[in-house]
Amino acid sequence: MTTIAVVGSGSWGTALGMVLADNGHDVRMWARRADQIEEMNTKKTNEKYLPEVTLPETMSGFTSLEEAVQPVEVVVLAVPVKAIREETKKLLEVSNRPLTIIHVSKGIEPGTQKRVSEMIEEEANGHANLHSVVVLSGPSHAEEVSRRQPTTVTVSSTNLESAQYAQDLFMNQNFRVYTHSDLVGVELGGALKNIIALVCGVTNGLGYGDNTKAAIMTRGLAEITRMGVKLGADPLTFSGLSGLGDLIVTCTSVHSRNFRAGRLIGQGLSLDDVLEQMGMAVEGVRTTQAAFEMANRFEVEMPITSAIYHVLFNGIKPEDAAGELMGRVKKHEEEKLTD
Ligand SMILES: NC(=O)C1=CN([C@@H]2O[C@H](COP(=O)(O)OP(=O)(O)OC[C@H]3O[C@@H](n4cnc5c(N)ncnc54)[C@H](O)[C@@H]3O)[C@@H](O)[C@H]2O)C=CC1
Ligand SMILES: O=C(CO)COP(=O)(O)O
Repeated sequence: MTTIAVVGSGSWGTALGMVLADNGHDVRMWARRADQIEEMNTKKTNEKYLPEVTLPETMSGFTSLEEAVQPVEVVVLAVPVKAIREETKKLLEVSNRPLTIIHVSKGIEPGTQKRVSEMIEEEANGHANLHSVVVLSGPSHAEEVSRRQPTTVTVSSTNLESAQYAQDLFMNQNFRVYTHSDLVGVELGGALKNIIALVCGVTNGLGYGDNTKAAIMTRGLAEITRMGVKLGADPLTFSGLSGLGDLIVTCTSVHSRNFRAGRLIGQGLSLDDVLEQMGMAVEGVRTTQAAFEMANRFEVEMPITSAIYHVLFNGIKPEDAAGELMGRVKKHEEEKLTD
């Protein structure tokens, strides 16, 4: 039995806390809202984020980060990417032990174009309390994980032992965990697929069908792979759970927030109205901005990312963006990925 803190009690943090509790671990959930923690402790529910799910008895909630984190050496960091730096800093301040941070967030930071593990390392800045950083990623909607439906994910770290440690903590009969050595590829796949899911949602909102969705998913995977290879990832990683696997689930599931947000945009709602209506993390929006910057910086062709960027931030109509994508100059499908 290991004592583990989960920082962030939204849908994903709560579902992963349940997996850990099912495995016999003592799970200490942290959230900012006192009423949410009260509900988790007394009613054993988290209705806003995981309706109709009962939390295990061995999961307890804390509003004090210090109290949640003090006894632990491993933390699951489950906040939106925009909160990663702030929470990492606070976490390392209140902890007095060397921490293994298992992050589960999928996105890239606009402005810096950093992956989440890079943001954590940067905030730690050689802090003695950071032992290692692991990413957990793959096709895994919280709604299904919390109902103990068979799910597979990947963990990766520059420290293989830490990845194996995370694998042992999470692995059970319903939650199968693979290790992977390509940290860059695993993080990029999880982040960039959110952009493609947004676009699939937009095409759905425009009334287009499965041909269009398959086209966006396939050509989306091509541009994710192109960027990944440019940044040193193994192209094969993008055919794995954190690449193709997560792309499939996010572009086709009713649970996907990115898909649903995209659909509303395709139906003509403004980005602000969509984000207000969603009320949950829609990571693909900020990651579109970051990926657009990366495409320019590294001179990587990412036409789908560019199209959704102009829809989200430059007022281009979705149907006009679709027309532009279809009207691009003719191409050969196969391409050489290495320079
Ligand atoms: N929901 C899912 O099925 C999955 C989500 N993820 C990733 O997990 C990450 C978190 O997503 P969800 O849990 O789904 O989001 P959510 O919207 O359900 O919950 C986010 C939680 O973070 C808290 N939060 C927001 N800003 C914060 C801040 N500045 N400081 C501290 N806490 C803050 C919110 O109060 C909320 O409790 C995202 O990067 C997402 O891509 C990954 C796999 C599956
Ligand atoms: O990453 C996810 C599933 O693997 C969750 O996707 P959404 O954030 O679009 O709901």
